[in-house]
Amino acid sequence: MDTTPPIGPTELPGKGRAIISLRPIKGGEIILRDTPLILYSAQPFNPNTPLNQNNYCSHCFKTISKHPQQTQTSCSTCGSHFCSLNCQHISSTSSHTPYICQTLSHLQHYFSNNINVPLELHSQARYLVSAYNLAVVSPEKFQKLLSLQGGELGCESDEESAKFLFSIVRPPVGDLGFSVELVRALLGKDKVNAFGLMEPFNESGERSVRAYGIYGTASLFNHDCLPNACRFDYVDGGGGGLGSGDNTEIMIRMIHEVPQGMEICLSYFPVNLRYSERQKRLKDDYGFVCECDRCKVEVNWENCGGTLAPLPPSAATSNGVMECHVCGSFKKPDQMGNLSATTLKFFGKIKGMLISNLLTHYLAKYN
Ligand SMILES: C[S@@+](CC[C@H](N)C(=O)[O-])C[C@H]1O[C@@H](n2cnc3c(N)ncnc32)[C@H](O)[C@@H]1O
Repeated sequence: MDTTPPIGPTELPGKGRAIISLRPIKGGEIILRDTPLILYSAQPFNPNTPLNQNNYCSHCFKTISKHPQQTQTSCSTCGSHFCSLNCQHISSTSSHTPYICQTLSHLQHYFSNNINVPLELHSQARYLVSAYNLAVVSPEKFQKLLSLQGGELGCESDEESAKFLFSIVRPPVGDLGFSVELVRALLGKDKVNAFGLMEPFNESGERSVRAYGIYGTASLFNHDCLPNACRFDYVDGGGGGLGSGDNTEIMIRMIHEVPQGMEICLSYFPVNLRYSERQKRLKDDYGFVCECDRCKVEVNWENCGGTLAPLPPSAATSNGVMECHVCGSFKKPDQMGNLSATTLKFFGKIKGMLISNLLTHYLAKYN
């Protein structure tokens, strides 16, 4: 029997760290089960919903109402619920330390009195409390969090968020070296690496995030718009027994078989997004231009539903100009994926001209 682990880390040019297959892997094979370095609720601080009104366990995020046989319990200080005495006991030295309890209570009060603060800052505040706490309860895991990608390329709004959050989230006592710069770096780790543990679909077919988690090994998977693996979670025991029973564990499974030495990638968002939406999200949120095989094909897909194809080889003067097979628009190589509406209209109008006339016209106008 082959005892080689299925995957291992490597470095790839232009991508940083990556995960590759160490042996052939079959479709459906589980290549990773990972537990979170850090986990925090996605619920905003709501003035009408006290901190203790969650219907899930503050430690393991299991829905409490679905497990009435469990011995529910609450924190006597802030009222946070736990599905069992065991969860409450474990949380007192991990996810619900006295620091977390007091700081979340303070933030609940703050956000109730400042109702115009954008919701995104609520979850970032929760994350920051958990990250500060991690630095105290598990310096090793905190270092691992800091070693993850993210926070290198901040924009102005990231700087503003970091300043604001640094001013409202009280760090634990002791000289732990927290600063606005460190807060900004921490927020970057969250932006690039957090996975959402999802609520079930509601009656309107929508689902929201129950909690966000950052997973040390799963964070090393790069993105591909045509992924060969995907991530599952089995919150509240979903998955027909495929989960391990650990409510916050995630599982990465292969979509199809791969040979040894292939990069294993996930899609960082639903796979049905269009090319331009995917590129925008990857640039804005993850700081890179995707050059995967799917993007190389779809860069030539047009909004009209057509695709760009090169001109016949005989049109030697074409200089790489492409033509859309539906709307008849033309593009030069430097315009791929970036054609303005005016240019489209212009090419729409001149569709039907003889190709040689058209090219002369085009190149004269746009060269
Ligand atoms: C979750 S991390 C993945 C691991 C990361 N490569 C590392 O070195 O730790 C996400 C970051 O990896 C890089 N990345 C992911 N997929 C990529 C891709 N297809 N091309 C280039 N960079 C990519 C980007 O910097 C992105 O922000």
